Amino acid sequence: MTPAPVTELPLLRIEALTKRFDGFTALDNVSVDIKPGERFGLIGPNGSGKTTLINCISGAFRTEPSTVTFNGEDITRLPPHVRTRRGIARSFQIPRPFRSMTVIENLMVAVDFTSGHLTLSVDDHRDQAMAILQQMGLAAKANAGVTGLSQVELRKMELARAMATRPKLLISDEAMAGLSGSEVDEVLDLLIKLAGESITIIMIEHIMQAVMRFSERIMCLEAGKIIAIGKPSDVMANARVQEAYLGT
Ligand SMILES: Nc1ncnc2c1ncn2[C@@H]1O[C@H](COP(=O)(O)OP(=O)(O)OP(=O)(O)O)[C@@H](O)[C@H]1O
Repeated sequence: MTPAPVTELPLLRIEALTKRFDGFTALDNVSVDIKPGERFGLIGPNGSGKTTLINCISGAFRTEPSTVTFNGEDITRLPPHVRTRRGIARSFQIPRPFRSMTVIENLMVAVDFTSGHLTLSVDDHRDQAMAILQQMGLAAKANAGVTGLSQVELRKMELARAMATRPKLLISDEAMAGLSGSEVDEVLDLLIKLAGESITIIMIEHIMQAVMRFSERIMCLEAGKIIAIGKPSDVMANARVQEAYLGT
């Protein structure tokens, strides 16, 4: 007997998402499925709706009547902190660490946030935070103050803070902006390593080489609409993408 085809449920499903600010439509009927473990690139010119889409996924913006389903659960009405506990984490374009704390203390706060009903000791918090710092190549900076970090270390710490919430889905919002070529490669290698450890990643990035190298699929938005989605080479070859995004 021929076995039934395996149907892989999406980790994230967005259905008919429209987001308006007063009369202005920032997202227009966007639907997309993201598979578990997928490396997904989100591109589009300035103002095309990328950050708005992330805010709708993370819960910062309400999205009704459209639905957002995560890991099989309708999370449309869940507030951001509950979505984080369900496994959605985002890093911010401009890192927002607690500046008076050390690197490891910043991570311990994030560990504490998602430890839920578990009563963890300070040592448990520290051990979990240190494990994340090791994973992110930042262990040597554990006891450093945040203000002494370089730009690339700050970006890695921002990603580490997101990772400390033990996400299934990590949304990386322009983690490489303003970094040098070799620093971009460092952060990219880190994100690829995390994806290899079964984290699903949505990467928003203007650095095209980085998105191309990272992504298994790319979606391009323009004026709140999906104008292309598919393999990176196909999306980049798309005439509308070239016109809208690359200005050619
Ligand atoms: N809270 C808000 N209130 C009103 N308009 C908003 C709000 N947030 C975003 N917009 C508008 O929605 C549109 C999409 O913005 P968004 O920030 O999602 O674009 P983006 O693709 O992330 O741009 P960028 O690449 O510059 O970060 C823009 O025209 C923006 O001005």
